[in-house]
Amino acid sequence: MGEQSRRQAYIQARQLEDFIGQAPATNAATLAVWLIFYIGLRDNMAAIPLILSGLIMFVACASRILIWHSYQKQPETRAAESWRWRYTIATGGIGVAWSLLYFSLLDFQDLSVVAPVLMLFFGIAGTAAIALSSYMPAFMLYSYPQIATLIAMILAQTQINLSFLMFTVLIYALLITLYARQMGQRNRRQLALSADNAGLVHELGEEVEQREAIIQQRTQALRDSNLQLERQIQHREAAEKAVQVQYTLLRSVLNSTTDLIYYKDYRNEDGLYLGCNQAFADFLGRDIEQITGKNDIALFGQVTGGLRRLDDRETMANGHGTQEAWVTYPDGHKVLLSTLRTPFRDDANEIVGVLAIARDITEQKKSEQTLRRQQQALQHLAHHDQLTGLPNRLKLIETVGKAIGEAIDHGTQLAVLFVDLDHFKDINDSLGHTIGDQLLVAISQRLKKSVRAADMVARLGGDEFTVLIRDLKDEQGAIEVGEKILDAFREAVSIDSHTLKITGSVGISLYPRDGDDTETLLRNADAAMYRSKRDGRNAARLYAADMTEQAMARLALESQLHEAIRNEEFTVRYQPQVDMRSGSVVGAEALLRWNHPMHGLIGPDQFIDVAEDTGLIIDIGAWVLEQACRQREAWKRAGIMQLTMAVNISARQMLDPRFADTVREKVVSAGCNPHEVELEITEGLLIQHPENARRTLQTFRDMGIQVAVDDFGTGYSSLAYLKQYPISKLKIDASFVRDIQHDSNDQAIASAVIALGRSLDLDVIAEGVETGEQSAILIRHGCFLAQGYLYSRSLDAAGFQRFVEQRSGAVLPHPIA
Ligand SMILES: Nc1nc2c(ncn2[C@@H]2O[C@@H]3COP(=O)(O)O[C@H]4[C@@H](O)[C@H](n5cnc6c(=O)[nH]c(N)nc65)O[C@@H]4COP(=O)(O)O[C@H]3[C@H]2O)c(=O)[nH]1
Repeated sequence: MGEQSRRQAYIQARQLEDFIGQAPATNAATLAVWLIFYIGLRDNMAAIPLILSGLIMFVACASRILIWHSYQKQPETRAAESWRWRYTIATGGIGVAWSLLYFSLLDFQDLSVVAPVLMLFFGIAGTAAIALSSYMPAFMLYSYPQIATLIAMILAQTQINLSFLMFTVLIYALLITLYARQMGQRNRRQLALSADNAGLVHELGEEVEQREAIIQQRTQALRDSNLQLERQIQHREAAEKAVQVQYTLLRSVLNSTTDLIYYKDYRNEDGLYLGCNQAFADFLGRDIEQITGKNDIALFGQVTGGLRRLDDRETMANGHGTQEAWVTYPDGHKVLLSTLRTPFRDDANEIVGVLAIARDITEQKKSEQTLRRQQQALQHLAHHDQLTGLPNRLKLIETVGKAIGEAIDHGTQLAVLFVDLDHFKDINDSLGHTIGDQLLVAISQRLKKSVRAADMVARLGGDEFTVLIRDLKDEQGAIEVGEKILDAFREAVSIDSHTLKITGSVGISLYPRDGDDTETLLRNADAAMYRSKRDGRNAARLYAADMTEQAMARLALESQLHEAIRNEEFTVRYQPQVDMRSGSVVGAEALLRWNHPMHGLIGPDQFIDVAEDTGLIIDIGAWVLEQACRQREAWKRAGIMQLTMAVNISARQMLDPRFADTVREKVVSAGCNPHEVELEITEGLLIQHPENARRTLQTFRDMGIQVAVDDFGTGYSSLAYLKQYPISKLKIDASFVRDIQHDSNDQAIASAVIALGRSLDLDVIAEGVETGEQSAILIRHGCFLAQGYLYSRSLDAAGFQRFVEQRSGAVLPHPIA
């Protein structure tokens, strides 16, 4: 709604309100006046107009009251124009009722009537001019019928001249009409003013409301922004707190490290220290505050400071870099610092400074050096033999590989010499490992001396050495080196109180003739070394193709021997020992046989060497002794009483520290008389291991067991050493017996042995007696005991028993001892 129409509506509403709102008062006054007037003039009134006037008055007043009542009850319809004209009609009805009341007057020529009527008219018309001025049609409908009636009644009466009254009425009517109009206009103006005021108040109200709304909005916005501000402040405070915590942490981290940390600002030329940790401050002997904000020239002077600045500039130009330098602390101690310099950037990613972390690496350097030395030592250890300091197998393999490469490049030859000490195990077993080790060291030094510096001597382990000869001219050169090595052994080695004589067996393989890789060369040299062992040791042999087969066969034999022990494939045969004068059997020599599942019966010469080398002879020998002792007891039960059971003992067995116990156990467990047991040892054992042999032989003597020296005469037998040992018998080796009838030397040796035995009060027995002639010569020289094919080959137990029984004279009624 526009402002104008809203204003108009307001005025109309207020006019209607004033117009209808006066109904109760004006009606009451109208009815009261009508009654008073009736009461006062009823005698002069005509009945019909009076009744009509009363009825119309009553209806009109009632209508106005009803209209007013409805108007009050329906505020929503108050603006409707219908109220106005309905109330106007009712008001017009009252005007008509008044007119009828005037018309009912009979004596209108009587002034006592006319006067009150006019007074009444002037009164109610004047009141109407005020009460109905807001709506002129109502005023006119109310007043003009009365005016017209009065003028008509004035004009109608003829008795007195009342024309002045008519004019009076007319003038009054004009005046109150004007007055009503004026009142109406004034009223409208006031209402308009009031409407304007109301509009202004309304606008003001709206303005105030708007302002209040704005103020509320602003207040709310202010509150929100305050809240936001508060939150921001809280966040900022929390962030600042977090930053502070971080800063404190960072500072504590920086200060907890022993590394020197500092950072400089190069946004200007100075390179001022932005900060540093306590370690750096301690290094400078200052407080952190004394460093921060200063530059290197201020802290270190023109020269050092200038150099540091140059370093920083280089870092900023080229990125991070590390430097190592010795520096001195204020207290004078020197350390090696490793300094890592890194450029750092600002928010715009511009390099603005340098961060440096310096670490004391003095100890680290030392431990690196120690580690390097340890690694070198380990490297040395990994490639060298600890005992002799010689290169070990690993180093040898590497070196031979390289040497082969060089030989290929230069078209030269190589030689690999495999050196194995003969009977070294015996020395180790008898004299102990300490002596054995010292011997190995001594031999290793001799081996090194026997070759050129460019050649290599390596120890493969145990008593095995390998020599690598480079730039070999020909095969002869290798043989010469082999000979030199054998020469190195010739002189006895003195260790503590022992004088040890040892020999070596050498096998030689040549590159490229015998192999073109390390493994083949080593394997073939090993095979050649075995050949020299088999050929009697203390020799050097060049590799030949058949040696590989032999070495393989030897390996196969070794594994078969293990199996033979497990499968009990061994058996013992017995060769009778007889008194050549009577032919009676005085003893038996137990001889080992291998009943091979495929090759049949195999003699000991085929496998004893391998059994000795591998140590299997210890178990096999113990088994033979056990069998022999049991057999001796079995024969005793069969009536063969006087008989010595001879059992061969190898050097390896003798040097076994448990051997004496083994012998005791086997003899005792078989229930055998120790005096009837004879152990045959070789002459070589007595020469090579005199100490050990003496100790063990004394033990046997104490037990009552007899000892015979086998193969006597083949070694360096001497009266001197024989006297030292508790032995009871010498066996003349078959090699002297074989040609005794033809060879005067053999006869002389045999005769000397017999004489020696006699002088030392030892029994002497000849072995390998095959002919009567040999027997006769031996008897003539004073040797009466013998064994040989002349009397019997080796027999199984039953055969032996039969052999003895056939020679009844051999069964003697009482034992020898
Ligand atoms: N040509 C010829 N030979 C004769 C004659 N009379 C006996 N023989 C052989 O000479 C060897 C005598 O044994 P040895 O000298 O102790 O020599 C033995 C001995 O050193 C060793 N041996 C045998 N059995 C054992 C044993 O149980 N333990 C040990 N450690 N060695 C044993 O094997 C070697 C050889 O034993 P065998 O082959 O049984 O050979 C035996 C025997 O059969 C003869 O008139 N003419």
